[in-house]
Amino acid sequence: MASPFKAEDARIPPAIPLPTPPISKFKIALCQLYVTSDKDRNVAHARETIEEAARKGAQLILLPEIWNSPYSNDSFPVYAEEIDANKSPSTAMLSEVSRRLKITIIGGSIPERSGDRLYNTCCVFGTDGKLKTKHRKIHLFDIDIPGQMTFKESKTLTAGETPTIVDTDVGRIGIGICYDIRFQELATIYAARGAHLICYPGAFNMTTGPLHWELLQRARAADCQLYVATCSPARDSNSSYVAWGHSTLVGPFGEVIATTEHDEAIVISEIDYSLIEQIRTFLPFQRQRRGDLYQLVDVQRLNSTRTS
Ligand SMILES: NC(=O)CC(=O)C(=O)O
Repeated sequence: MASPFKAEDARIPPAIPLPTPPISKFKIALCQLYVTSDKDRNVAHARETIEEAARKGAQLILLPEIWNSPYSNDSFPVYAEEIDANKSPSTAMLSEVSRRLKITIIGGSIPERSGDRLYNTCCVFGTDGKLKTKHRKIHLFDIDIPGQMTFKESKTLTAGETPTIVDTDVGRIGIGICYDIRFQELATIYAARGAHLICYPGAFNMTTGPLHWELLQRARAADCQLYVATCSPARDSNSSYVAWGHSTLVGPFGEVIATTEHDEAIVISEIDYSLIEQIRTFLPFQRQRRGDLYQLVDVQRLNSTRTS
């Protein structure tokens, strides 16, 4: 039977052309922070580190997943903050520092309380200090590798319901949190919506980190031909959840541009969005998909075009 789809219908709705970013070259800082059980200390330390990164010329700052609290189901309810109700000391700090230093901050993630629910939430601040958007981790980290790594975020957290892509002074950025990186459909949808960069605050661990952390970042970047940036907490071997570290920037050819080991570090590196167009011209597979054989549907965009 003939396929009802044409080859060019690779995605429904079709891909948006890459938008022209406000600037195409700038410095990003990945702040791999050491996280303690003292929230005030974590917030003050994040502020100092952001200030240092900005002094070194970074215009975009990425923080780690769960940087104001230990990464544990026992801690999430205790450290959670109400973001929408303006009762969040962590995001108040991010708002103040982004406005004062005129930088864009992808604020890693913190446990968010909303009514009787908790989320793992990333807040994005623009150069005016305003909260531009927030992303609630869509795919919760529920795994069980016997004797090695068992974690069940769904014990305390609720999954987010929407992919998040945002226009900033440093380009169009898609957001995912940690386990979200394992779902290539999300990254592909961000690429189809014109993202230049996908930021994944993440805390992989000593079991999955060595095998998958870099592999997945490079795969997302090479599949989508865009930049991928990750930021992990620094490793604390005494913690109940030991993070892998290795915050990394990957370019649109799938190449590691900058990385670090597991200690505290600020990884500063240049992003040049003109490379995206160049790579897509050299290797034009974005335009060679066989939409007559397979499809990826962006449900959110499809619904919004149907209702508008
Ligand atoms: N912590 C996570 O959300 C994900 C992770 O560690 C993994 O996928 O591995």
